[in-house]
Amino acid sequence: MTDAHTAGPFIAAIDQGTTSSRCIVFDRDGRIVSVDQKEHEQIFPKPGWVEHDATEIWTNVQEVVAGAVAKANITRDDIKAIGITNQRETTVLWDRHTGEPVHNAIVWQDTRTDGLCRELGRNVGQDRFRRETGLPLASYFAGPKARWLLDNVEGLKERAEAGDILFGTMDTWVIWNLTGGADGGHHVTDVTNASRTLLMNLHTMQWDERIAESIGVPTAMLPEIRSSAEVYGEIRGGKLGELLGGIPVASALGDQQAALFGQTCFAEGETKSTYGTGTFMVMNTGDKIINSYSGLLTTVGYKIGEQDTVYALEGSIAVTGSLVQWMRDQMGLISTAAEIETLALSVEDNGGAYFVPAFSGLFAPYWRSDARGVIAGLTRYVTKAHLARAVLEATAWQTREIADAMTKDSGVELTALKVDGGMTSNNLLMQTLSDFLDAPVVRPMVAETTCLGAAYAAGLAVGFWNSTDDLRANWRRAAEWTPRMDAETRDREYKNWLKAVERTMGWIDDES
Ligand SMILES: Nc1ncnc2c1ncn2[C@@H]1O[C@H](COP(=O)(O)OP(=O)(O)O)[C@@H](O)[C@H]1O
Ligand SMILES: O=P(O)(O)OC[C@H](O)CO
Repeated sequence: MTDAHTAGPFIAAIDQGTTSSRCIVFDRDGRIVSVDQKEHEQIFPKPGWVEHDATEIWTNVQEVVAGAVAKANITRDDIKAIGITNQRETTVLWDRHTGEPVHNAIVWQDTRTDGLCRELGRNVGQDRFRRETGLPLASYFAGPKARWLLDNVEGLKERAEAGDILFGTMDTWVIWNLTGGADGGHHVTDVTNASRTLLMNLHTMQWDERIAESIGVPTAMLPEIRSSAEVYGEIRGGKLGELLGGIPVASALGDQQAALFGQTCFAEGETKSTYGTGTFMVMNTGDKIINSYSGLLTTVGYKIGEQDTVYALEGSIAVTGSLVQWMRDQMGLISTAAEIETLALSVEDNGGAYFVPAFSGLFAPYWRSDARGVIAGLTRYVTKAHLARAVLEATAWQTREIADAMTKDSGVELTALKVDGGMTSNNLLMQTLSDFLDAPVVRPMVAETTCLGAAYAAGLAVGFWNSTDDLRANWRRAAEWTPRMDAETRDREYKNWLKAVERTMGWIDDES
């Protein structure tokens, strides 16, 4: 990937994602110089449970950083800073003296804390969590996952109370290890990641002692909350210390907020949607904390150093790209993710079938943990090709529901949607999305907006770029899709989709 015309210096970014970790080196124009990537194991111990081995992830992170640097054929002096972006909410607890995780990390999709959340809702009330943290009480977020670990790993509560255990989302885990680990690593997180824990007060931007107490998480184990773009420490210790010691670790952003930044959505109302394992639409709401009445999350967009916090509204969809993986790996109906498009194009429409992939319940705008997946409208006529269409349409309809909620909450009409992520290479999906939204869909030249956003924030922190205006100049359109569907068809299909969604609800009861 090395571009012979690209001259240094450079910024590197690590994206610790749900399915893989990657490192990308960027030049000053925001162009990719090199990429290295490695997948990690997805561990499914029980239905609804998803875990990652945090030690495997840290090993992979070190390998991909070394790999990207080697591919770019550069040295430590060419890299001015490194930024971090990460799958959000995934929670790991580890021993501060040995650096050993006490259990596998519990992944954001994991539903094991549903019962705990219901109990907290009954005892403390939903409203208080929404008001202080911007989030509904749901198994998606990190705080209840930490509580589950404290309750279920023998002796852990006592060790945590004695101050021997550290909590982290994946940004925290990676930064602590990068900056020295048990030998003085920095235990920090940024405001965007902290805003996904159910433990941070959105108004003070600090841990909320009372909420932490009600969830049952001792604040002594929580990292210091910092901005998204500042120097947290330097690479130190281990193999990476030898190779890249001294490079400032200068940004941390949850991956969806990083994509917002990488898409240069710096103005209030600008919106992006990222299509990966799940899909996440995020709107910049400037200095306004907008309370959602339509099932969206109120969250932090980013905070650059000492500058004011920028807030955001988010619509999170748990299952989109992972439904394509499911068709491939569990059903064997396709052999590669890209084949879903070929199969779907072999028929004109969905043949009357609608697929609502409520595998982890339904996230936005419903937040129903009692929902489970449904394929509705089946007849003898339906083939696997119709199902392939229904799979792609599921992603597009879920986006439409979020877009409607955003317009209701913010009063801003969606005039165009900036997209990125692995699924955006699917042209049929992008056209369907534009049809269902009745709005243009645009994809930038650098589709790796997540890493780019982390690189931009790190570059701003060390003065590699001076301002967000420098960054805007790097955004270039690569592709655009415009609506082709007539309003009558769209409305009819949307009604059918909503009927199918209703059929997912109430499948899980308290006993199950
Ligand atoms: N051509 C395609 N059509 C539909 N889905 C795709 C296609 N290519 C990749 N995907 C899906 O996109 C996801 C990978 O995208 P990526 O942005 O790398 O995800 P993540 O960052 O969540 O790991 C996978 O779930 C895969 O099934
Ligand atoms: O790693 P991704 O791209 O699947 O993103 C996961 C999200 O951050 C979960 O909130």
